[in-house]
Amino acid sequence: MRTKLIAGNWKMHGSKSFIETLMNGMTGQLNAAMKSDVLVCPPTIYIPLVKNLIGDKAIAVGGQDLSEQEQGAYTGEISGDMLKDNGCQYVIVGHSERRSLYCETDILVAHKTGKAIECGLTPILCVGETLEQREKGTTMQVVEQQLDAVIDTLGIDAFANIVVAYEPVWAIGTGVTASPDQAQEVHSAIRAHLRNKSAQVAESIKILYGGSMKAANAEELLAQPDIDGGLIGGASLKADEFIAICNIAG
Ligand SMILES: O=C[C@H](O)COP(=O)(O)O
Repeated sequence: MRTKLIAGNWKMHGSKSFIETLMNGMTGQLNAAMKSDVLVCPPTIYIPLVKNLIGDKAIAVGGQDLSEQEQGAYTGEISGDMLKDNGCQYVIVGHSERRSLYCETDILVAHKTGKAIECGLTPILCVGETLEQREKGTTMQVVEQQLDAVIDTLGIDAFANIVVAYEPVWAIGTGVTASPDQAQEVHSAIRAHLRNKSAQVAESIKILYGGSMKAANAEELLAQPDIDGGLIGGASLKADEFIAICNIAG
């Protein structure tokens, strides 16, 4: 039985006062008996503030990206060790915004994934197709290529320490969610692809869905057998919405 994970990716949003209000809203409504895992990924500079506001509540913290390098003259970069040192347990890698806006290649994403694991962080490896790729019928080809770069670089056993997030690019921030059937079809195919290499990995790995998930559509999506949680953007910036999704999952 895979525990569901609800992860909020705040992207480049927030300020100290906004985050104080958001976190107080979340911690105030968090149900201690909830069975799902809850994670927030703030902009890096606010991680210590968020850790402080979480106190002893069961909310994990993660980074939104990390460097593939360990340390050194890499202006502007943040290492996995730095995230770990500041209390992070997770880090998002290969988000489609990083892939498209910052030219991150499959191989770079694979190296970042490996670095995260080396640092004791759980990478949330994002994969997903554009609308054009879906319309051409190449969704699984694209997703498998993104997964294979990591499998070929790190080996299938690395996936014991990885969470996968399927995020169709056309559903991110658009208000257009993949239907539960569309999402389940890809999640099940991802699990089948991993099963070809390791049945154990396939059964235990969490595969999150991301793309316009909100309280109103979370129940149907999270009821799908291969959807093990959500990677949530816009709705994670509203305490009521985010906690409602956590409650549905838990
Ligand atoms: O990382 C989160 C995803 O990009 C989803 O964002 P969204 O919920 O705003 O569509």
